[in-house]
Amino acid sequence: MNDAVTDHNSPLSLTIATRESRLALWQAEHVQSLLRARGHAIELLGMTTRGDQILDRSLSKVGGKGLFVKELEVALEQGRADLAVHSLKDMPMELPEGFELACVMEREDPRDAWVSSVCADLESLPQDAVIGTSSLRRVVLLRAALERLGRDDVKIEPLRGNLDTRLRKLDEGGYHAIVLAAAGLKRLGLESRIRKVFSPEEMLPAAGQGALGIELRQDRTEVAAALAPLAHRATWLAVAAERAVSRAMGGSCSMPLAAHASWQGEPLTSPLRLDAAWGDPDGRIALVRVHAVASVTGLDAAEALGQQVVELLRQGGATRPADPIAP
Ligand SMILES: NCc1[nH]cc(CCC(=O)O)c1CC(=O)O
Repeated sequence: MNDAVTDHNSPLSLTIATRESRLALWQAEHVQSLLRARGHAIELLGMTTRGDQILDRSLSKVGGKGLFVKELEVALEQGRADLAVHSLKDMPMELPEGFELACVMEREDPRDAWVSSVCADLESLPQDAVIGTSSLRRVVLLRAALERLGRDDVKIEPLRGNLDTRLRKLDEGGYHAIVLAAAGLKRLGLESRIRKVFSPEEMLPAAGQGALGIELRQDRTEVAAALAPLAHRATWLAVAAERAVSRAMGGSCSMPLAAHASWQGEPLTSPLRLDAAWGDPDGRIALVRVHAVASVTGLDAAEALGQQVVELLRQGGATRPADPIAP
């Protein structure tokens, strides 16, 4: 890095590292076209990550979110790529030394969607039905909803793979219904597969769901400057509050944790409401669900709201994975 003043308007030649699933490529191409429209020359570098290769085991058992980003970070480290586009939901809370989350873009629909050709919603599932999902968050929230309905006959079975794989497994008849992020389906033009979107009251989304994050090496200030126009402040503050909850709770794929922030009116000027839900992975405590509302005008206030919600979760009995559970 030299100390010369960077000309923020000068066109850059940049390479985006991306996973090769259809959704990851859509997201990388989306960023590519936005940057191209601003005069930059943008290439894509597609790569397969460990998370893409391991399809037979639940992600929570094999190492969590980092699995989808490590190879991309190595490409950034080695200078083979300049930026990596991620679903924010899949990004670890703590990035390795030298990397930063440089840009959060406007969020797509953050909600979860019910996909099924046999039944319109949870309420109309046939006896002994099978729902597919491998997300511990979705499992815990679905179990709570099924319990409310008195449906102890319904089974929840693991379902992994990228969006197309999961839809194919549904179509092959392995499940009566599956639950997926609405954002991914909409981005891939598969909105017609959505039978119903869950309200956050029914199925609270994961931290960052529906938002895209761009990761860079911290020393690439000229790249950060080129990305600045793509950032969406209302989304950034909302997901900062959500991610503060995940960070404090040690959030990973191995913990059923939901955190969802929504502006109560006009984004940025209205209060921000942050909801969180924590499920005991061992089923020893019932679901803990809390929320708080605050005026949030900057990152510090967003994180403070996150902290407030963490306190409420702890008061309700939520613990970090490493914390011993009181007898
Ligand atoms: N865990 C995989 C993943 N990561 C991001 C999305 C969807 C898009 C998004 O949330 O931005 C999905 C699929 C899903 O959860 O159904």
